[in-house]
Amino acid sequence: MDLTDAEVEALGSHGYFLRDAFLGEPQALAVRDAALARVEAGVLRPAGIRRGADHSLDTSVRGDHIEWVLPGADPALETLWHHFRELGDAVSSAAYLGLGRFDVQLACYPGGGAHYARHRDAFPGQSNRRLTAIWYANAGWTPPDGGMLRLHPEDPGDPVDVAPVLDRLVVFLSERLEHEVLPSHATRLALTAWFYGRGA
Ligand SMILES: O=C(O)CCC(=O)C(=O)O
Ligand SMILES: [Fe+2]
Repeated sequence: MDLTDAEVEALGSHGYFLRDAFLGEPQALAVRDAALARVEAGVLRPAGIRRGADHSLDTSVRGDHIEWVLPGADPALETLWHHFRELGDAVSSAAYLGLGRFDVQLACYPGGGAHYARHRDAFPGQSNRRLTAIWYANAGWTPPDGGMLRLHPEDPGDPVDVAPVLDRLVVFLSERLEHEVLPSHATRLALTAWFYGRGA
């Protein structure tokens, strides 16, 4: 897998790029079915933050349910996992990021206004997450479904809203880009890879 010149340029100057048709439709639908099967099997857990003496779950910051995905979990999910690995290699060589291992997470926002407040995936100077790659699995998404990813690039200008449509990939520098998930009104599925620096 290679990055286009436009993707390398966008990552350097704006901190992100988008790529549609990352897997191609037949493969994308297979991954979507596999992800939905995990959700329907009831294996995802609420990702909200535990607070207070009783450790009750606060879903006001993030309302998704998650599962960490390992290669071998399922053939279709493994295909996506390999594409993420190739993406990490391509970004490393094209953008000199020196990426090493990565984790993959399946996240489902159940609708009902579930969202994720504005945040960064990593903080500058800490040797943790360097690159975030999110792949969306929402066949038939329409604007009333909500759940747009809102990016807040550092350069002045308006935020950028990304519709979480099937087979769309968004890639950004984890330390640089603040982002949020706007309220979701339908089941919203995403698989995210977080890449760490070498040696991390
Ligand atoms: O699913 C998305 O579009 C973004 C989710 C997110 O920001 C996160 O899990 O850190
Ligand atoms: Fe995030």
